Amino acid sequence: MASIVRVTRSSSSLFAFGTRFYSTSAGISHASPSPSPPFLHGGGIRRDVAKDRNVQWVFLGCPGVGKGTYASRLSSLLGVPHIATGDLVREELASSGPLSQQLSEIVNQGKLVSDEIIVDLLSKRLEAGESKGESGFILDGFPRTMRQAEILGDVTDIDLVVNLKLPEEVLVEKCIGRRTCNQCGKGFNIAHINLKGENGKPGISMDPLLPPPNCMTKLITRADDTEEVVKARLRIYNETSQPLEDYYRSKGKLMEFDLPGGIPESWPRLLEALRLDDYEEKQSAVA
Ligand SMILES: Nc1ncnc2c1ncn2[C@@H]1O[C@H](COP(=O)(O)OP(=O)(O)O)[C@@H](O)[C@H]1O
Repeated sequence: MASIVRVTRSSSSLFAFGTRFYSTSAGISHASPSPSPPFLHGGGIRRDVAKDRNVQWVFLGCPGVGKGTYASRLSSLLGVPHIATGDLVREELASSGPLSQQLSEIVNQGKLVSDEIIVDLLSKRLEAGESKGESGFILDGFPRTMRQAEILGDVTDIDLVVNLKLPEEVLVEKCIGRRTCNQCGKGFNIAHINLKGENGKPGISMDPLLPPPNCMTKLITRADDTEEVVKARLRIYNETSQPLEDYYRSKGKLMEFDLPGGIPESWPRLLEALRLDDYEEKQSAVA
């Protein structure tokens, strides 16, 4: 069973991931901050030769920004698991286990789940993945607090933190427009975004991502994607994200990325920023 190990450090005690995750990470040396980010050395991005392991990336960004969309695409491209703590919370909710009542109250108010619960869920997910031979990860929605970031930093070495950004007006519309097919699990968005540029800021437009006809009748909306709850989540995100961004920036690991539009415009630009543009071409040539 996954364990949360309490590590006592001077006066403060930290939660830490299970022992198997510790052992996975034990041999990994910590990259030192450098002006030229260590993750962007051409050619070796999937398997970091220096560390002999797959990428360990984190996606930060407001609710609705598209962390799940881009993290999932990169996970398929790089062959590493995409682990979204929001999905872990929703799975726990759906399981009607002992935590589900408590979690549903927290999530439906747009509040954050406790660090202890979220670390436990993530720890179990990583252990299960490791036993299946998974290596590397793209984390989406974790860490959300400084405490989570410290715990993560204690047990493993994060190579890169991608901070996705969109104007606030767009985020509410995008969250409210989100839909998931309850049969195939794919995500869609019915929002038409057309934000005019002003005060030197570029406009932004995004076409809806509509489901195919066979998903159309099976679409569900997340219970926490109502306007009121989305606004609460955005407020909480804005209150908690600054220290996290500063923390990773000071380590030379933060890559800021302003999304220029929807997936067709943003995906190639993101690959370029990650120096993965020719990687995608090579992968499709091999396939
Ligand atoms: N790292 C985390 N720490 C605390 N709570 C979390 C974390 N990740 C997810 N949650 C909980 O799960 C909910 C859904 O998460 P997520 O799908 O990431 O939503 P969002 O679109 O708000 O980023 C959050 O509102 C929060 O209650």
